[in-house]
Amino acid sequence: MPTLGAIADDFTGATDLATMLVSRGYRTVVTVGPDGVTGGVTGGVTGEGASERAGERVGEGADEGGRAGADASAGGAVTEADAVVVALKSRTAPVDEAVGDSLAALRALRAAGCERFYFKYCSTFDSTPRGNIGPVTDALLDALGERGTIVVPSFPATGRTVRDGELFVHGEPLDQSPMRHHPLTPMTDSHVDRLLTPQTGHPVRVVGLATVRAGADVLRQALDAADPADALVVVDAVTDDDLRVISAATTHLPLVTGAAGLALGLTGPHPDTARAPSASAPGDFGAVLSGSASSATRAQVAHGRERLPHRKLDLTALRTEFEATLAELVAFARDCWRRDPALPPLIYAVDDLKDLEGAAPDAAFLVERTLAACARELVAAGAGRLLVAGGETSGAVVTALGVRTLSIGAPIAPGVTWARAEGQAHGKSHTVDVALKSGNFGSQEIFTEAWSALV
Ligand SMILES: Nc1ncnc2c1ncn2[C@@H]1O[C@H](COP(=O)(O)OP(=O)(O)OP(=O)(O)O)[C@@H](O)[C@H]1O
Ligand SMILES: O=C(O)[C@@H](O)C(=O)CO
Repeated sequence: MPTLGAIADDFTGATDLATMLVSRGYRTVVTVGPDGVTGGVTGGVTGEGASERAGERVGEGADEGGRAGADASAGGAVTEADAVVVALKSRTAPVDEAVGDSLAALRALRAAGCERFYFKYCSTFDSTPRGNIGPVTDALLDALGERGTIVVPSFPATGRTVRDGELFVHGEPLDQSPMRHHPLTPMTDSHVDRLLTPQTGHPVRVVGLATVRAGADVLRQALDAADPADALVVVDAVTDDDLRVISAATTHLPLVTGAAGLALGLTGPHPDTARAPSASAPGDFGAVLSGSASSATRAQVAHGRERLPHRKLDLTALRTEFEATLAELVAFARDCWRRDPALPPLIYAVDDLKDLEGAAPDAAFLVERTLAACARELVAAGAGRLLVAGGETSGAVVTALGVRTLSIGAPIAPGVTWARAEGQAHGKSHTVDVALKSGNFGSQEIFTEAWSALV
């Protein structure tokens, strides 16, 4: 039975945390939304007990109702797991919706037996003055009858560190990093306490590195003595060891909040857990779908464009003739597979920040809708592996594919992993490998090199 329950505010964040939990010895299930935890349609266990390699594609092995055979064991998967991560698409949702979805996830996790909870948000604290990190944290604390908790976005493996409450991205203050240009959550301050204060009803405090470096006991005393006691405490962390100390000092807290780095200090009961096997085989068709405008993704798109067949989304054509333009994109991908199955086509939205200038109000939605529909059509056409760039984009794709569960497989880069996705589209079940890449994660070569991790 799971004891640790996590609520992730986007899909790439959920797989990021799940990857870390598996590496820390937790058999982990990622479910798409809260229904996956308690309903009949729920997750596949990563690691030990994961089902055998699933070779089915769309239609194969599905019954009339299109339900995957995996469903039969799905309820068991949650009960056999040590940790469950509920993937939400709440980062940029209206505040009420984000809070409602997060509370529904908490209820489902408690019903599944979880006793400790982890609210996972972005390591670059992606949010606006209205939320959603503050309102969701407040609501989770209320529901748990708790007064305060910690706030730890630091994730040194991906270059995110916090010192004196200030968040740095590869050494640059957050507000001077490319995050200041984010299309949905532009980050124009780098102090986590200042970012959080307008979002929460709790006072916000910072505990500095000196206290963390004094060790877990001292840190715990500092947290216990927090004044006021209902504070949200931003805790500095610059190294993995700092994160381990924070974890050790907060084992008593029913709720912790942070990026995936904080899970580094957790120790699960199955240290030798195996990764889930992949769904696809070498040579199966793949594609890269990128809706991200992040600087790392733009460099990856530039690299991919030199080496992969590619198409940039034409928003004007999509707005006026959606179906025909979509069909043309799918035909392009199929043609690429015919020419060279080893080269996954790259379909992308942004290669230059100018693409975002003066964007029409519907542009973000149109991009997500198009890439989601592409994913559905490509899987129906035989794609066995998809690399998706961008958290919002990943949420749209996973939803369109009817994915219910993600079983974590081979890691690609810190925070990025292949995962076996079980779902259904066009009324047929399918199992495909997906990698949900956070906008700013991954090396420049990831679009061309991620595939070699799938064996
Ligand atoms: N040309 C465009 N004009 C306006 N919005 C766009 C354009 N291209 C992409 N977008 C939108 O930008 C958003 C990018 O967010 P997404 O979460 O997918 O990527 P990201 O922010 O780089 O990733 P992460 O959240 O993992 O950091 C999406 O909603 C996408 O639809
Ligand atoms: O923490 C991160 O940076 C990522 O897991 C993320 O949240 C992706 O959107």
